[in-house]
Amino acid sequence: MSEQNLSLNMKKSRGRTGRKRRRKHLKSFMDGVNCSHKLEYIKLKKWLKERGFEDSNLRPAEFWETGRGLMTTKALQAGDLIISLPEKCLLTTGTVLSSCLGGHIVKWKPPVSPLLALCTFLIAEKHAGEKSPWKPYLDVLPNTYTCPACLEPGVINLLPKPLKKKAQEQKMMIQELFRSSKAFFSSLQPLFAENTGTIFNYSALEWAWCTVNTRTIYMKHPRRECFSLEPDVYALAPYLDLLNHSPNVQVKAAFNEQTRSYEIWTNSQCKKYQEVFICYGPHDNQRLLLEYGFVAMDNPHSSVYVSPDTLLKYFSPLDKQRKAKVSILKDHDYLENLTFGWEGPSWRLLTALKVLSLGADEFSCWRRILLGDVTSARNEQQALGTAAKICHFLIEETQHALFQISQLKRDKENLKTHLTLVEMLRSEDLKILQKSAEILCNLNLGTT
Ligand SMILES: C[S@@+](CC[C@H](N)C(=O)[O-])C[C@H]1O[C@@H](n2cnc3c(N)ncnc32)[C@H](O)[C@@H]1O
Repeated sequence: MSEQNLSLNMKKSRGRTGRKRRRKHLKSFMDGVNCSHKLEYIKLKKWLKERGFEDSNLRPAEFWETGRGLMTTKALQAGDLIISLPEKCLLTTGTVLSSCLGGHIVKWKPPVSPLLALCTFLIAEKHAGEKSPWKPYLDVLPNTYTCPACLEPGVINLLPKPLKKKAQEQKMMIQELFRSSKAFFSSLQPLFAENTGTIFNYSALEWAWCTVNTRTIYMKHPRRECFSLEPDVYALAPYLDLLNHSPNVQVKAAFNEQTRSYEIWTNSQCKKYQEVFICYGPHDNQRLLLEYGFVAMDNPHSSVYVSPDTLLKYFSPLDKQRKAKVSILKDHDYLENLTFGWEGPSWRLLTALKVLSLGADEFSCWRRILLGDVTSARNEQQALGTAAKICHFLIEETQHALFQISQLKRDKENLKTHLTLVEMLRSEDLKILQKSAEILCNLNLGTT
C-alpha cells in the first residue's frame, strides 16, 4: 500500500477507536511477515545447528520498509545479546585456505588479496551447487545487488555529481579486479571440469564482490604470507547477515574469544515481533548507497555533497587570486567532502567559501580562516550568501532529477528498482537542502 493510501486511511478514523485502529494499522506495517517456514531458512537453521548455533529469538521476515530482515519473537532490552554465531559458522580467508582452493592460492604469485580469495571461494562454491557444504548459506544470498557498480549507466547518470564519480570509480575498480585476476582464475582450471573463463566471468565476480562488500562483518585476522598486503578484516556471517541497518540504534559487536563466537549486543530496545536492527556505522546516504546499495530515510548522518565544479561556479574567473585560493583549498583538502546537512552548510563548506570570498586586501588572512577566525563581516556575509545560492542551485538540480526519474520509471519497467533507489536518495537530499535553505535564509536575514 502506498504512503498516500495510508494517510487517507488515517484521516478517516478519528477518536479513541480511530486512534486504536490507527495504532494497530501502523503496527502491522512495522511488524514483519515471518518467513522462517520457508524451506531455505529451515535448511539454513539446520546447517547452523550442526555447527553449534543455538536457536535465538530471531526469525527471518519480510518488512514493508526494509525488505528481508530479522524479527524478534521476544522484546529486547538494552544490554541483551541479539545473536551469538559460533566460529564454525563463519566464512573467512581461513575457510578458503582450508578448501581445495588453498593450495593454488598459496602457490600463486603475486599473492592474491584476502578479498579476491573470498570472492573466488564464493564463485567456486556457488558453481559446485549441491556438492557445496555452504549451499544452505549460498541459497539465501541475494542473486542481485543494487550497489552503484551494478546500476545501468543511465541510472548512474541520475545520481548527484560527486556520487556519480564514485559510482563510476567503483565500477572501474571491479572491472580492473576482473582484468587483473584472469590469470589467477585460469590457474584454477585443474579443479574444474568446466572452463574457468565461464565460471569466473565478470558478472560472477561482480556478484561475489557485492556479497563481500555488503555483508561481511569486521573481523581482523593475522596477516598471512600467501595474501597481498591488503588488510584481512572480513568474515561472512550466515544468518547474522540478515540484520538490517538503522542509524538510530547502538550495538556492540565483536568476536568473543571465550565463547569463540561472534556476538552482537544491543543498546536499544526492540518490541516483540518488530525488526531488530544493528548499526553498520554513522554513514550518510551516499556512503550507504556506495557500500551497501540502499539509503536510509531521515538519516541523521546524511548530507548533500557539493562538487568542486559547483563550488567554483560562483566565483569570478577574473579574480586575480582565484588560482592561489583554489591551490590553498586543494593543499589543505578543502575541495572535497563539502556538504549541506540537516543543520545547514558544514563548517568545511563555509570555510572553503570564506577563502574563496576573500577580498584582494584580505587575501593574506587565509590561514586565519582555516583556523576558524572571522576576517570581516563582508567576508562572512558573502560566504553565507554564496552558500544560499549553491543550496538553491542544488535544490533545482535535485527537483529536475526527480522529475526525470519519475518519467523514466513510467517508461522503463526493468529499471524500476534501481530508479526507485535513486529517487529515495534524491528525495532525502531534497529534504536536507530545503532545511539548509531555511537555515541559511534565517542566517542571511540576521546578517543584513
Ligand atoms: C547485511 S545485509 C542485511 C540483510 C538483507 N536485507 C538481506 O535480505 O539479505 C545488508 C543489505 O541489506 C539491505 N539493507 C540493510 N539495511 C537496510 C535498510 N535500513 N533499508 C533497506 N535495505 C537495507 C541492503 O541491501 C544491504 O546491502
